[in-house]
Amino acid sequence: MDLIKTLDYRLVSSLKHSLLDANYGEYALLLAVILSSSYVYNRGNPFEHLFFQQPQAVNGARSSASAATRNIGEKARENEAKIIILWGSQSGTAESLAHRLARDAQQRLRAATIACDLADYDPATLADVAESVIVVFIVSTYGEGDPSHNAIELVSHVTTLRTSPFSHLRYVAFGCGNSNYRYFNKAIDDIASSMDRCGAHCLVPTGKGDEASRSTQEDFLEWKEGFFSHLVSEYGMQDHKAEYQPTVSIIKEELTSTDSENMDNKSLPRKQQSIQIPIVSRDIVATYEGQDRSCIDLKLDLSKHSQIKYRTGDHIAIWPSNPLEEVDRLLGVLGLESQKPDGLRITVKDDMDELKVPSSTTIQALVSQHLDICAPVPRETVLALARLTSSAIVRTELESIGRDRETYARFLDHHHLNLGRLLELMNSHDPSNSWTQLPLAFVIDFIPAMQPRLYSIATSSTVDPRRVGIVVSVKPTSVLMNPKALICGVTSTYLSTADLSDISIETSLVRAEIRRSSFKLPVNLSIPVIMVAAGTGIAPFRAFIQERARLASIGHKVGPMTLFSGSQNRSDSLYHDELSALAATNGDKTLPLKFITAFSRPRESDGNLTKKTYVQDQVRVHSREVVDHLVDNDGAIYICGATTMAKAVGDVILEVLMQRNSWSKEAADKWRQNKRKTASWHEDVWS
Ligand SMILES: Cc1cc2nc3c(=O)[nH]c(=O)nc-3n(C[C@H](O)[C@H](O)[C@H](O)COP(=O)(O)O)c2cc1C
Repeated sequence: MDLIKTLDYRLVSSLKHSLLDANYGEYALLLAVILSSSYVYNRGNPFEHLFFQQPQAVNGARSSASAATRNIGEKARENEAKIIILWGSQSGTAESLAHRLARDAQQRLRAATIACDLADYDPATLADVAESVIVVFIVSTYGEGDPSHNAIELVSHVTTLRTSPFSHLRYVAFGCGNSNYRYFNKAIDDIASSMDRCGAHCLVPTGKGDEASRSTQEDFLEWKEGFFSHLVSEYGMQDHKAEYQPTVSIIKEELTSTDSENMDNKSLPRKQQSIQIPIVSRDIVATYEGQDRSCIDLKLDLSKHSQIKYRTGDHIAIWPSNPLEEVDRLLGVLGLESQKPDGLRITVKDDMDELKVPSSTTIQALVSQHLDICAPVPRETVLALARLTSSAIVRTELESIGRDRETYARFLDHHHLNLGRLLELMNSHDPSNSWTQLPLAFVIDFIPAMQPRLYSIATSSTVDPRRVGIVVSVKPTSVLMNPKALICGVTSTYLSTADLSDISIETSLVRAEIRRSSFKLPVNLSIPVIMVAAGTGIAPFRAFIQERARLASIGHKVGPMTLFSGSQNRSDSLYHDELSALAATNGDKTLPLKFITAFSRPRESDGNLTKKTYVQDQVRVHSREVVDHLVDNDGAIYICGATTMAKAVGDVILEVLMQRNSWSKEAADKWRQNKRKTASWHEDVWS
């Protein structure tokens, strides 16, 4: 390694001279990179904890945590923390809010604060936290009101406590959720009510972020300010209007070629460890007439990673790269374009927090792969930029759009703004303005880390153990009041445009990780299976059918399978020919598969199915058979697709059952709950 140049890298000292009015740092976040795919939590599986093991817990790889304590109280003592934030997060929202709160509490209130991943601690040790420490919970909700995977142990511990071990504790709580789901923010409610029941004292009302109204950032901001005001008024803390202080140090270093090949993987944060795999095929499997939309089928090759195995029903997490256009835009406006290949060594300034990007990387890789530079800019970032700019015109403009929640929401109705676009837009107000003095540390501090997107695997591990198939919907959305301005999904754009020409070169490899799921076929092959899908929700069912078809072909007796598949019409009915062909073999009874389609926008050419039909309508038409399988033959049902569809399908089944068995609504609900408990009712849904 060549000489290491320690740069001021546009650190605060230079800022003091060039940037006016720098205040305390605030931390930007994503408006949710949403894993629209797959979450299923079913308590029936005794190996649940293994399926959901976090990367750091696998193979004893608890890395930093292995030497560290798992006692929450001890961790607080070790760090002399005044505030301890415990976060439970699956797709990064609650996690980044926790880090942001920790840094704000440190910088604004000068209160020693640590943010802790709940997976790293034993929940029973919560009672060991000293009286002087304030406990903060930031936890997201999934599935049927369940907590994120890393908070399951905590929730199960506090909700079952029958004593009052927390009477000495003061706490606050904020939940991340989505009001389109039946159990809105239930996990945080469960935690808060259990803390209250166990004697803890709640300092401010529990905050709830609602992704349905895209207001999580604002909800958090409001809650955080309330919490800080309480600490100021009741605990005598001072809210320092500090200038922006970077939380990371950046050293520029020259790289050897070997360094540049390996550095990202070696120095990735422990929770982002992944493998690099090639895409070996990409096919368009559905098109939509008159719409700028398609679905693509991709095959990823695991053959170079013999240690990596997947099981039918698992998910694959894929980390995208940002579109080149956006990378160039941001680097251009920051004046860093010519320094793209430069190597960087990045470290956190205090040991209390974890680095969210690789410790060794290049400017290009940092911006294209490790930061979600396409995420919309939260209002807090707008206001932080207003304090950093030296242009009075730009400052006034930023302050005006970020004035309050409503004004900024109205502004966003007309613009899709990521950081690069916002900075460019501001330059258009004052062409003499320049952002080249904005520290790179600010970009790391204020842009959320890139989060992977989860896809259900559409191939069977029995049939294709070294190939992972996925189906990706490429569907741009548009800005509310500006329909011509399209917003493209980062991962779908990346996967639909990734260069497949030479799979031996690094740039055509995809960063991925297999994630265990409990969306699994019953172990007993003869159990009847009902599958209901809409759109790309068909992915895991294709894998299920492939699996049972293979087992049937080698002589196993498999139970009846009924697949309901919803699409707009025949042309976007995914894997239609393949599934029809498999269903046609029903004649020889080897694979008793029924394939039933529902077209919501049928065309003349779709034969006699010209009436607008949804999957729930088809479930109703075939309800006798569905209910017979589920009730009389102890069958299992799997629903995959939109929340609204899953709810409608559930309602139809319960309604039919109530009529058939003369059950009350309560009895039908209880039956469904029991089905869930015994792993016979699975939902894998997104809003
Ligand atoms: C598959 C899935 C299921 C979800 N289920 C719920 C739910 O039952 N209740 C709720 O309030 N929010 C639900 N959400 C919304 C998440 O809680 C929300 O996206 C949150 O911001 C995620 O936080 P995280 O990124 O920290 O995990 C669900 C989201 C997904 C993708």
